[in-house]
Amino acid sequence: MLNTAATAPLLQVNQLGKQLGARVIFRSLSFAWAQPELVCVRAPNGAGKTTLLTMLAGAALPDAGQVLLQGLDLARSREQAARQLAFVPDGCPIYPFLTGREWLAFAASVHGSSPAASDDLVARFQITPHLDTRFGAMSLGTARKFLLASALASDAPVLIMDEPTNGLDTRSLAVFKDCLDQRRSRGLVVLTCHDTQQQQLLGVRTVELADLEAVPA
Ligand SMILES: Nc1ncnc2c1ncn2[C@@H]1O[C@H](COP(=O)(O)OP(=O)(O)OP(=O)(O)O)[C@@H](O)[C@H]1O
Repeated sequence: MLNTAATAPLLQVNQLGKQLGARVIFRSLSFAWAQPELVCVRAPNGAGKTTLLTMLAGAALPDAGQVLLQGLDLARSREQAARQLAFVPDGCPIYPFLTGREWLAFAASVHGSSPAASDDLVARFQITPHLDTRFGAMSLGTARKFLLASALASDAPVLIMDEPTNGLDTRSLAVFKDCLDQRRSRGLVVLTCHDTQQQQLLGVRTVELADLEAVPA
């Protein structure tokens, strides 16, 4: 989990640049989140939240700049840095032939999660009956619960979650909130969520993407 001896910020971004097609999404984005907390990045549709979170998680490369996790450069020390984080991407970009059980085993092998933590979340999200269902045959809501369970079971100090509450039923939302409450003093959680009521319910600190972009690089 959190390396309390480490002095480097949990997550730091230096002069990040990204262009998609003809559009410059980020010119030179720099910021740091040093302490354990829950942060919700807010911006209008199409502003670049998914693009940012994908780069923070190392799932997409920036055109310029660095992402550092506890001082580890995500591009240069890729494996070591990537083990510092768990990522719930938008949608469900998982091989359709994998079962829920196979996905959880893979995620646990990356993060060294305890089987007990994973089993507990599977039970609480009520996805036990789907453990041997392939992702291609799951509803999106069920598939998302497997992604949430694998990330929340991990001991990674940084969690990055794109729209984690999308499609969650009321009971699962309560489980998710409970999990975040347990993590808020132990690590950094960066998420997006369009619903202001859910932002309040989860008790996140909201950060406007436009304000991050306004910080001089
Ligand atoms: N492959 C691509 N080529 C060109 N433009 C792209 C490409 N992928 C995304 N974009 C554009 O990049 C911008 C940022 O997209 P992104 O998905 O990061 O926004 P977002 O803030 O997450 O939006 P939403 O709130 O709708 O999820 C959008 O304007 C989108 O149209």
